[in-house]
Amino acid sequence: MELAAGTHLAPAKINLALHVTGRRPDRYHTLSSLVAFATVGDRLTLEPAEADGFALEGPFAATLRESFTPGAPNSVLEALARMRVVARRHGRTIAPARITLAKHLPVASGIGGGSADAAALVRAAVAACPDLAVDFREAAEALGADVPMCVDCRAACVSGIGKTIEPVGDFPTIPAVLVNPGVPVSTPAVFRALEHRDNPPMPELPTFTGIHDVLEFLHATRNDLEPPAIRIAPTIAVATAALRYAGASFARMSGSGATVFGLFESDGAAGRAVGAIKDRHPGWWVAATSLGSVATGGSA
Ligand SMILES: C[C@](O)(CO)[C@H](O)COP(=O)(O)OP(=O)(O)OC[C@H]1O[C@@H](n2ccc(N)nc2=O)[C@H](O)[C@@H]1O
Ligand SMILES: Nc1ncnc2c1ncn2[C@@H]1O[C@H](COP(=O)(O)OP(=O)(O)OP(=O)(O)O)[C@@H](O)[C@H]1O
Repeated sequence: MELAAGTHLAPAKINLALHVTGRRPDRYHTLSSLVAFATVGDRLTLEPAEADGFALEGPFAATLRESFTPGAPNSVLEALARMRVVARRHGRTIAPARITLAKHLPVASGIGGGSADAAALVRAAVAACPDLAVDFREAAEALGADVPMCVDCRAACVSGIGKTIEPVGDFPTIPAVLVNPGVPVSTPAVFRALEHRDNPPMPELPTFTGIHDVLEFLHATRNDLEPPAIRIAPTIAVATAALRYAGASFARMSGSGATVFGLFESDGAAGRAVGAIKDRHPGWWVAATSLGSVATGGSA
């Protein structure tokens, strides 16, 4: 079988709220999180080929290359290897492919870049072989806590260590701005720096009829990883303040940082904020987007 050819979007994952509720004996933390997906992301292009090939391009290709350590392969190649194991178990073979990853998302930045890329590969396998979807998705769980939610790219309430995912059907599409101040933050380091690991979960989700319900809900929630991340990288607080100063109705860090998101009343207001923040902080990554559920169909 051939992976679904074409260009697949790998949208950024945003934790709108993230409560750390405990720690399991295997030292993984249990979470209660509201996640949404952005219209900005990496792009994974798959083409049939005689032999496997992998190329990196895009604004963060060099940063990603430098971040690789021996024994920790690119998440896309790790995903391909795992999907091949599943296919083989069912007597199928995934044909060689030329893979090009256009890296548009900052690396190690709390918006699930590596997970989104791996998930895009998983979707290509599911599209090529829908009868193996359940097995491909199950194998995706071993690729990282964020990978399963990135396969569907739907706004969701997430619990457990990130793998219990309840889609939020009525989540609105919200104009937003993402800001990364250019400091990579290690997820394990932020979890280690956490002071309280047994916090209450998020309140029950209301019915969302628009951005105002979302704002009201978010004001009653937290990102428990934000204080330890700010201790490691104090610029995160500067980035959040910049979003508020530029008119965001709400601003907070995503995941383990350092990317922060701001929610806006309109696309116009978000676009103006991007200009204002870029003028003051030319070295930062600043992107206008919208948050919600994202359709991820491949294009041939
Ligand atoms: C912080 C979040 O981004 C929130 O969505 C995720 O929970 C992290 O997801 P991820 O980057 O896919 O995480 P993984 O690659 O599975 O784990 C990286 C490291 O983060 C810590 N980790 C991660 C997830 C979790 N629920 N508890 C943890 O303690 C562990 O030290 C783990 O070794
Ligand atoms: N395709 C990939 N894109 C980004 N990072 C990757 C990829 N493959 C492997 N990695 C490694 O994973 C590490 C974490 O990068 P990533 O961008 O996924 O973090 P993140 O945005 O903090 O994710 P999360 O929100 O899931 O914690 C990096 O140090 C990098 O070397």
